[in-house]
Amino acid sequence: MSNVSLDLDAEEAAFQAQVTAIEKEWQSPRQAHLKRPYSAESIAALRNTIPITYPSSLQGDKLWNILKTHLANGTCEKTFGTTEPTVVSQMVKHQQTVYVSGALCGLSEVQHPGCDHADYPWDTVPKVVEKIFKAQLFHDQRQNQFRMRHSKEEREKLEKYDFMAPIIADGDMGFGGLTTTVKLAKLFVEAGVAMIHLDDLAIGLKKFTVGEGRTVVPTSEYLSRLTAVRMQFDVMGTNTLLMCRCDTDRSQFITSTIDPRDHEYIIGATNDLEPLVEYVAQGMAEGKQYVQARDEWKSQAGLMTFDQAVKQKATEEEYQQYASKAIAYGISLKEKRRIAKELVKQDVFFDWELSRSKEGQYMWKPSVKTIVERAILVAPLGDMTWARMDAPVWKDIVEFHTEVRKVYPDRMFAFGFTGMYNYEAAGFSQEQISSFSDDMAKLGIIWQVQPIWSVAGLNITAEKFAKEWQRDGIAGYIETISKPSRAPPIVDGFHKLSYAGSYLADAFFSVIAGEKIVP
Ligand SMILES: C[C@](O)(C(=O)O)[C@H](CC(=O)O)C(=O)O
Repeated sequence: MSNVSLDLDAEEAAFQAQVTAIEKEWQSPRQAHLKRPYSAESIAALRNTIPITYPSSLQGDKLWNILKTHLANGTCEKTFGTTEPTVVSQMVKHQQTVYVSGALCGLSEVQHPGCDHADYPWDTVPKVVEKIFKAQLFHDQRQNQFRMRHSKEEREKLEKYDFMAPIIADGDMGFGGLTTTVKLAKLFVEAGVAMIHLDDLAIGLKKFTVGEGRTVVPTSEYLSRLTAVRMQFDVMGTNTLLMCRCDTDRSQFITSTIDPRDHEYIIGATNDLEPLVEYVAQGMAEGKQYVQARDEWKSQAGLMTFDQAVKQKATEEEYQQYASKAIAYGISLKEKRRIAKELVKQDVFFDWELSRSKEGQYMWKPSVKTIVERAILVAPLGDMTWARMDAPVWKDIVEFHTEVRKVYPDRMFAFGFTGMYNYEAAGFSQEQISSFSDDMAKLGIIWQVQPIWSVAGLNITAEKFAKEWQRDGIAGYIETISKPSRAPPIVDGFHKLSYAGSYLADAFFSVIAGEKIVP
């Protein structure tokens, strides 16, 4: 019944050796901060029987060292998002890491571009990571070959860059069920990523234009997603990093009420109306717009959390008693109701089913407290934490990071200067904007990213050139592009043979022909 000799002792010994090796890895300084809800035996049983290694692990270690150095120095890495290998070949001269943004991939790397709804095929971002990683390897190889065709003395005058800047990529919400998340993590590792971030958003529910931007999943689902990625990294035996991103900050909905840890923040109606969906359907049948009908209902529903509803009905003393028993992490609505019934004389009407959206989501009250709770809960599964914020509210930023650091003093944090930030509107002075990065670094926010520079940033350059080219033709091109790029320091381009890979191609020919390629 088998095509190999069945040596059960050897099989058992190999398995136990794997288990021991995994346990050792988990205790190493690189992994000691992680806590898994599964055993080394389970991971060993999920591994292949041949050893496979991945550059992703090396890149993960490299990133780890970069980040830890920043953390120790109170400094930060400032990078930006791109999907373009040419851009990467330049940014590595100033950045230590590269970011592959989902929003950018969705706009420029797919056959059907669109707004940042993370609705592109699940393998889109890993494919872009692979493209960039391979381009980095090309530049690394051609630079090495170019240097090695010179003597040791000559090499002193030649440029040398580290093109292998670790790639951090957007894993969005994992793209569906846990098996998809596992496959996504696998593809990212195979592509050469150093770190991915995974968030707690629901798939397919963003509607920015009608003010229904973000929906999160229950805490338990977020935990499972991150565990799925950690498990897959362990199965592959890589030191790839996992960033736990949390989008709960300004979210308006949650998909389910299954997890009591979320109950404190779920909003319901405190007036006994017809359900929102029925009101909206009726309104639309009468010719109203969705937003108008929805907002009419909302203004009549007395929307609030159960704790707020109790506060409204209780005396000050009753509420104090209620709060001391019922407002704590993980107390379910059922328990809250029981406590309210016991302590508050008046009936508290509250129904979170009435306010469910057309798509079935429950309404959510965002707060810094919820992101702190989620971030602390999942921290042991990941290496870094990112509280994604729709607006740069300095008070919230300080509160979030201070609270998490009370529990995890060495935590490393990330921050995205999200596209639409309006710093003036958020009350920032010019001085505060200038010191924003450094101020955040002091809070442990040591990886900072401008994710979407490549849209407006490249558009400015492209539009400027388009206009000049149309106006001045080749004469203008020679003056504004050719001449400056050929004057020292020579700009990377096709005219620079080392950059374009010409020497590398020649070296292939030479080696094939049996010629020497080193002095
Ligand atoms: C980081 C991000 O996920 C991205 O896809 O680049 C976006 C960027 C943005 O909205 O500016 C995000 O922050 O959600």
